[in-house]
Amino acid sequence: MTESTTQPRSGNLTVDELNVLIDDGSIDTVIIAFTDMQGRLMGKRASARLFRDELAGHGAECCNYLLAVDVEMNTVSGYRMSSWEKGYGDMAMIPDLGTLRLIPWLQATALVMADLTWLDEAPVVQSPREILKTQIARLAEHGLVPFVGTELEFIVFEDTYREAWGRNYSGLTPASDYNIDYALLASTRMEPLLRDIRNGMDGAGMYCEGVKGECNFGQQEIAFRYDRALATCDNHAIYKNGAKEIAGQHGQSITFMAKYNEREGNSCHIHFSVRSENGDAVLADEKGKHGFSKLMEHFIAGQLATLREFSLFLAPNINSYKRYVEGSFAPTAVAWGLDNRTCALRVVGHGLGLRVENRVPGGDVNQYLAVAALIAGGLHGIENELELEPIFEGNAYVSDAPRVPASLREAASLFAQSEIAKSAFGTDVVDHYLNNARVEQAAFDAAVTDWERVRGFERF
Ligand SMILES: NC(=O)CC[C@H](N)C(=O)O
Repeated sequence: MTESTTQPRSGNLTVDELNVLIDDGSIDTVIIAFTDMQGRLMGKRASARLFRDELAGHGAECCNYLLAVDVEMNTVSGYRMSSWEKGYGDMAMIPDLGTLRLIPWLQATALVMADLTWLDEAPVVQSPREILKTQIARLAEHGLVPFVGTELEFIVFEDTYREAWGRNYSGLTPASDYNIDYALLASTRMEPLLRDIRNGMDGAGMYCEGVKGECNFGQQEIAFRYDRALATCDNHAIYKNGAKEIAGQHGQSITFMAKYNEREGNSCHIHFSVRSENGDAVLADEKGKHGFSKLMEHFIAGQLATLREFSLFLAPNINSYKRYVEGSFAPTAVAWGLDNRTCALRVVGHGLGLRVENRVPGGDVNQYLAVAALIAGGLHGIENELELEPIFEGNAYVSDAPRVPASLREAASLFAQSEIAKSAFGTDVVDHYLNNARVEQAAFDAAVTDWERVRGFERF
């Protein structure tokens, strides 16, 4: 662990550096981006000159329905902030210039992340980035700064995205034919793609640590160094989008869906710690039980206490809940342990690096919402000085610990009843994301799936 994570790195651009690149013709396009409810990068490409002359200061407009459509961009009812009745007007994307960076895998392109505001400059409170910033500000009132690392897994296929779509995603060819956990030989086959992703992200300002094979066929995980929570979440969005773009350039496709098939799913473990404003370790205490400070005990206890009711922010889709299978390395038990991969919360590290790995999120998570939930959960524990339950030792899959919710329906119902969610996030946010869950659940309930046809076409 080094302090370098908070320093600007290669690929990060200052406005002055961007100006030089615009003048010498190396940058002609700037992407202004934000993430929608699904965690997808949305936004506009602007001419670099217009960005410099106008948009960098004033921002650009986009339709406010981008925070109120379903996955397929259908307009759906039930959102207070955006509807046909309200005329689906604009909101503003205000660039956060500290996030400006080169995008080396796209020609002559830079990217900046934006905050969403209404045209009167009030923040759009339902925006995932805003939700996270609000929780970071709450934590700052306690003199604490959150640090986060997200570990996305994905599966590589030989088919292009358009071929995969054309085949209804059936009969695709994964990039390996067997379990490739830590396997170097089989992963070499994917290395041209993986190397371009790693080097591309490095050039976009991320500290890429490495890549390893995972258990499913064609499954990989690229690791990035932890950073301040907001920086990690921005990087996560850019990486996910960029990795798909680079896969497209290789004539391949990758998926981050939580459970692509009945084998191992794609996780997005979130490593989470806090430090004091001066950068000191506050979670570790050599004299405390397990080497934990009281703050660490409250922090874990709060996350355990809220894990079930905040699951909607950790596992936002129907498919997310298919991952929680006994013996799959995806958690089913709401328990904590020291370096115990059967528990939802796995505590690892020492000193400044002492942290909680939350193993619940899948690759489909909206990282801003998940990290907001982890902060809100930790704060619940700190503010109420919650006692930490005893460590879990052994196989938590077969324990009687409370269970991770089994379905989106259960998670939405727990979230709806959560007083802690209402006071931490506010009813505008809670109602908004409950409506998203309702829309997704209704779409699934209305769908007739291939499983039902295989099950019943002849045999029923
Ligand atoms: N590296 C691992 O622990 C595997 C995690 C597993 N793929 C999951 O979905 O949770």
